[in-house]
Amino acid sequence: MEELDLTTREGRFRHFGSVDPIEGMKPVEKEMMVDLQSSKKDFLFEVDSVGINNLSYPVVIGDFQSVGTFELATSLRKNEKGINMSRILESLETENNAGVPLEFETLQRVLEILRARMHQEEAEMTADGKWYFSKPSPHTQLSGMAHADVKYSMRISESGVERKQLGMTAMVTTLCPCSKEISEYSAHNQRGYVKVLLDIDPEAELPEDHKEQLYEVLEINASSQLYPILKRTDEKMVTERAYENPRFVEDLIRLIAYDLVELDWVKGFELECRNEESIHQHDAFSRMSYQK
Ligand SMILES: Nc1nc2c(ncn2[C@@H]2O[C@H](COP(=O)(O)OP(=O)(O)OP(=O)(O)O)[C@@H](O)[C@H]2O)c(=O)[nH]1
Repeated sequence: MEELDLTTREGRFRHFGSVDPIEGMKPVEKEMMVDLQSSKKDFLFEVDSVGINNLSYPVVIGDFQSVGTFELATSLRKNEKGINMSRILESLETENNAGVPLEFETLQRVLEILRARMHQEEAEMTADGKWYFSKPSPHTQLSGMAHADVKYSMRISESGVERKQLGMTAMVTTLCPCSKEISEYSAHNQRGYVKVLLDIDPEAELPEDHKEQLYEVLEINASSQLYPILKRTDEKMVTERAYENPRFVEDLIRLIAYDLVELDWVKGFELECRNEESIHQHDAFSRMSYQK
């Protein structure tokens, strides 16, 4: 048996079963390799979207770095077998500067590069991430880090932006109007989730503080709001505020919808409110969509 030197990594690898690569028949030079993806014939259908998803990638949202989850894709013509997927990551890398800024101008630049490098008619991207921001408590004004989930989605074609969407999920407090009405004292209340997906008018000027505006619309219509730091004076304030503003999921969705209709950069929206009921094991929800 071959004497192995276990003081070297190679020796240890062989000791544990590693073997030499075989002398293969297939080319090792890129120029000699078949580019199957680029083959052309009648492949029966064109494809709306082909690409990668569930991609974890560093992003910058507002003032902070965060982690984004991306889907990037292009369309594919009927006479082409596939796309060269490595170019997707190459396109995203062009805007990576300690993370890709999650905002529409950057996403559009990436998509234009992607569409051009892939020689396809359309390119699209959806990216989700957690937006962190500083939020002061209502009475003592002590700031702590709060967060909401945001989603940026865009599809472009030769003729420009085909889809521009901004999504957000915010947490709120809701206090049950029915419970308040029928009980001698107290009322059940819970943490609610408000989720919205806005269709944005690509022609409209998007305000710089669009995330802040949207967050305010989602939380201000609830019974009360959530804060990272609450001293006793703050806690009294949010408790009483919730009692003063009871909301069913139906109330909350309609109040938010009214404010969204007022935003002139919003073309339409899908909206959902969900309460993690504190008197049930199930949740209560309301959902609606609206096009202006
Ligand atoms: N089209 C396609 N590619 C896949 C699939 N699964 C994996 N791949 C990718 O195939 C890729 C090969 O990269 P390509 O971009 O075609 O490589 P290439 O042809 O050397 O790249 P270019 O020089 O840009 O043309 C790898 O990045 C894999 O991720 C699939 O289902 N379809």
